[in-house]
Amino acid sequence: MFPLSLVAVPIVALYLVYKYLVFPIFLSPLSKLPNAHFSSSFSALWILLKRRYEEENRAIYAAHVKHGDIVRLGPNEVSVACVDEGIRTVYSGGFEKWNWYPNQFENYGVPNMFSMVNSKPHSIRKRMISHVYSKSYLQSSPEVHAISKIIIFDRLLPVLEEAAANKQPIDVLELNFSSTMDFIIAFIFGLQNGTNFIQDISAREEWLSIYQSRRPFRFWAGELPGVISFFKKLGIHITPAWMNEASKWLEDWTMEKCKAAAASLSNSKDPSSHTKESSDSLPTTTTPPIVYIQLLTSLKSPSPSPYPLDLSIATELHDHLAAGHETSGITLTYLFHELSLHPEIQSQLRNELRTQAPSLRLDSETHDVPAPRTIDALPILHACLMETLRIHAAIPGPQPRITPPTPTSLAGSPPLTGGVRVSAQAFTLHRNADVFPEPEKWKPERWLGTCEEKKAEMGRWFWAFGSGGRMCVGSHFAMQEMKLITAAIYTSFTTHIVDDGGIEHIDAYTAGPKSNRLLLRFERVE
Ligand code: HEM
Repeated sequence: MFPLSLVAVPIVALYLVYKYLVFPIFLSPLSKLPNAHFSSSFSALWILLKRRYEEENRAIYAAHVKHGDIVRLGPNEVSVACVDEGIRTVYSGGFEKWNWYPNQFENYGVPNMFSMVNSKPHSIRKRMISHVYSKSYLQSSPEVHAISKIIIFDRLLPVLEEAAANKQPIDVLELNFSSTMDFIIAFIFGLQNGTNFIQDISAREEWLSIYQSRRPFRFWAGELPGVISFFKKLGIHITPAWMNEASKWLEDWTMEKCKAAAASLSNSKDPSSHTKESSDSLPTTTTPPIVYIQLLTSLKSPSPSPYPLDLSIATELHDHLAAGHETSGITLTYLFHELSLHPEIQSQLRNELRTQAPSLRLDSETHDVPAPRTIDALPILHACLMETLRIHAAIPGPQPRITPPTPTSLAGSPPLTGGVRVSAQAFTLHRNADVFPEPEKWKPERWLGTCEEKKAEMGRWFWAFGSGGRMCVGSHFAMQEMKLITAAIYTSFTTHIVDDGGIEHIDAYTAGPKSNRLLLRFERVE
């Protein structure tokens, strides 16, 4: 008799050769696409190494420059860099998220809007929240108005005034993280339960250092969670134990904020009437916890959820404050850097800002901020911010999705079967020289006085906040706070670079400066 293994071994070997070499290299629909690297058709090693060593955005960009709108990054992965049959199909066509999101962005072991893979629970959650983050809500909110006045006039401007008087340089990255954190936390949990990172230096340094300490290890959780578990079983820890402790510390911190918001509500007689009545009689130091109330009310209504209510609320809000402070803080930092490099644009901006009423000047008697609608309509401020979001996108990296079961063509490809990892990245879209001539240059004027057709084309390619159903829920919040902070600063100060060593972006999904700081000097302008 023939031993079974003599038959089985060659069959298994042949099957493996077919599955891992013949099919991906010659037969898969992806085999018709250009490879970013010669090994991409049979191995994911090249793209994994680019990710691990933070070279991914530039490597994908280079591949698109060489090969066109679609490239193969690995045996089961492609990247697209176009609008039609590109971001429009993938992101507005409801492709679901790749597992990379839950692997990295769940908190307390509970999904949130950002980490949810499937579109159905995601859209239910988004409907619960998006109202309070809409432009119309934010522009007319008395609570946001109260928060804005206090953060700008009682905290930020006094800190800058003192630094200017003492000729003390400021690390604006840390300061911007603080301002954006104070804004988003006050909006979510109420001003009285918020942070005052702008003035409380030790509190902010503790929080930011714990939050940022986890970044170097995110690759493993995002891309290779199975490898972490495998080595863990052997007693080897790829991610250090303190990383879990850091995450736990941050989660406990957010849970305390949730409890404080809940306590504020039980101290006020009726949370909903408290929100409505607050417009004229709002005490200057307390505001209702807007996002907390919205989520609590929506999640309480009968909908079966496998997760406890307190954790469902906390995971969501933890994500908002993380996403909210980091991206906006990075954007403001690059905006201030560019303005410091371009004093002539700074002075044009200042002339525009000084038309505002009530005035944002330091010596303003009213200590009031202009209506968000009027700040929003300032063309130079808008152009400077859009151009910063374009060339210094805070999230320049790939946003991975998965192709649906129905075969779909992308960028002229043969129909791709379900289960392929596909992504686009702002880094590449924003460097299309046909749409943004001289793409590496910061040129706010490209957003000014351009014909409507050209503006619409730039708008189609502008992807700082993503697009489609999973587009950033906080984009209007971010634009409103960033415009206000910039307007308040450049009305009264001019900025000069003291040390911008390492200002070039980290090459990652979220991309701040390599040096993790930017030192500027503030000079008061009368
Ligand atoms: C300059 C500031 C900001 C930038 C550049 C930015 C960028 C983005 C991008 C590109 C996405 C899509 C990411 C992906 O699918 O991989 C996103 C999603 C998201 N952002 Fe922002 N963001 C900013 C500010 C904020 C703020 C202030 C919040 C606060 C609530 C926020 C909360 C979120 C959430 C919750 C999502 C997930 C939305 C969903 O899945 O439906 N972001 N953001």
